Amino acid sequence: MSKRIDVTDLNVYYGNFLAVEGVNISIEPKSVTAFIGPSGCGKSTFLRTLNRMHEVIPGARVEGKVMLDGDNLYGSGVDPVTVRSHIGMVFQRPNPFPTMSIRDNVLAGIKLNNKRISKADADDLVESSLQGANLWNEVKDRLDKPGSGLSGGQQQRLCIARTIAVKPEVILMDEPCSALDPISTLAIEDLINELKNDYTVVIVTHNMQQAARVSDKTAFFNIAGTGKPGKLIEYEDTAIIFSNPSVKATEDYVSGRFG
Ligand SMILES: Nc1ncnc2c1ncn2[C@@H]1O[C@H](COP(=O)(O)OP(=O)(O)OP(=O)(O)O)[C@@H](O)[C@H]1O
Repeated sequence: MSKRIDVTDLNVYYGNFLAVEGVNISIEPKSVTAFIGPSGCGKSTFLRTLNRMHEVIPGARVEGKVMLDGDNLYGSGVDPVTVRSHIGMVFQRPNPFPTMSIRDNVLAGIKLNNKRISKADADDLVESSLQGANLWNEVKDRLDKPGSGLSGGQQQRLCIARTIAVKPEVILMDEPCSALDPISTLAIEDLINELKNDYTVVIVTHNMQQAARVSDKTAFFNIAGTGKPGKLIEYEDTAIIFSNPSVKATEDYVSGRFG
């Protein structure tokens, strides 16, 4: 289920603007990797290139290679919709389809991929996905109610259930807790810890305590100034990044001296 990601010499452009330059990184399966760094250093931009989500932005393009267990995501003939079914994404604001039932929200990705599924298999998938997102017990008696009736934290777990239902190998999360209260944040962090048993998880976070709590490895990105490209500065075990980083800029950032 879980796969490794190898990125080589990746540049990301918005039109002529080079937003992220020269990223080389290998992300292990069954691990959680955090991307941290000051605003505008390209964390979200880079994250989106890992499942070709940047392609929905006109003019956004990449140079370089992203391999999923040795398969080039940008190879000719590779369909970005298929890529996104292998590499799911959870966004900053929970975005369930508001008028759709909880059940149909979980199944939305499957339907998008035109998969035919029997009622019994759909019921099983809804239950296992909601279990996997630690939401089943809270919603099992109201599966036919709209997703918008849930709390923010529950909605975010519903979005995670929708991502899991497609059976991805990788889950990308772009600041998944930034719109949530502390209790819901802890629920998502617990869930991230469980998700790594089955998936490769990559999370962008502004919260350094969160990076320290949930991730095995941390990638620190930085930017030399406005208009300059973001770069990956240091990538190491999270414990090392937070206690004994090699680069001064990393140390300054994690100790709160800038950003
Ligand atoms: N759709 C877009 N079109 C043009 N430029 C963009 C677009 N999205 C982001 N950028 C630019 O790319 C650079 C990197 O932005 P990005 O949002 O990836 O940074 P970030 O590190 O995720 O920031 P934050 O922590 O504030 O979310 C910034 O200079 C930003 O202005």
